[in-house]
Amino acid sequence: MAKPLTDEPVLEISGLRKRFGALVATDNVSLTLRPGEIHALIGPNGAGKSTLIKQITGEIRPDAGTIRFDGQVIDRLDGAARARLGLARSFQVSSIIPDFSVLQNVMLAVAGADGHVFRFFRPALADDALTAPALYHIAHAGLEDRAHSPAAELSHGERRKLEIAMALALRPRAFLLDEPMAGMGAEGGRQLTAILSALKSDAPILLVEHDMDAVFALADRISVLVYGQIIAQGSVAEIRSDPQVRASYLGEEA
Ligand SMILES: Nc1ncnc2c1ncn2[C@@H]1O[C@H](COP(=O)(O)OP(=O)(O)OP(=O)(O)O)[C@@H](O)[C@H]1O
Repeated sequence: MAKPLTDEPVLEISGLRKRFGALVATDNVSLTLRPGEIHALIGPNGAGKSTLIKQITGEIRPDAGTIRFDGQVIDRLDGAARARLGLARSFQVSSIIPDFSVLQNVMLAVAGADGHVFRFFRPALADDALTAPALYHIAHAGLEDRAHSPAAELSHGERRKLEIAMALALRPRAFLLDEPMAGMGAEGGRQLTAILSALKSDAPILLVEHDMDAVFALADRISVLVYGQIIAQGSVAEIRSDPQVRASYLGEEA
């Protein structure tokens, strides 16, 4: 994959604020996601990570602040419009059809991304033009040996790879990944770590993750969220040695 020509952020969040009654769940949060990077968002339970992601996807409307995506202010766009611009929230793909093979599922994702409107699946599945890109995405996600298996037969880790292949079919400009390591087990986690570190050259990743081994292995930058506020931002080494982060979140494990 070509090196990005510019370091302009793909995603830029400034002064985002969200209140639930008396609780300030997102308190003046600013961060950027640059081409080619994995930016991890970490913090204790209830820190506001999911609320922040939902404001980026358009599920929750912020009380204040601005979100720019690819240089465009997207504050007024709904979730579907943001997804069409290439903001992909993966690992929540609910559209996997269990009886269809891995290949057929990814072909449908390719067809959808190309704006095909089809009332029946059969014509789309007979389209050879969808097979090549689908197989490319499947290989990219490390699932080529299961291309012809029904999705229902996949293990948890393989299903996650299918989700990656389907997300890739949408040709995203940025990935928002919410706890991709959850339930993966040690070997699955290692495989997914390798896949994500390759995926970031396709599109940068904003990664919410509790698994600190994965975060430290993957992140180019880390933001630490506590009580809705970013208390530290920096490289893995900077975050690991930050006294305030150690005290409030990492403890002595890091
Ligand atoms: N719809 C809502 N209404 C009221 N309070 C909410 C709502 N959604 C989230 N909260 C509160 O906002 C705070 C932040 O929650 P959020 O789920 O964003 O945290 P999180 O960092 O994602 O936590 P976890 O790591 O456990 O997923 C919590 O105190 C939560 O109870």
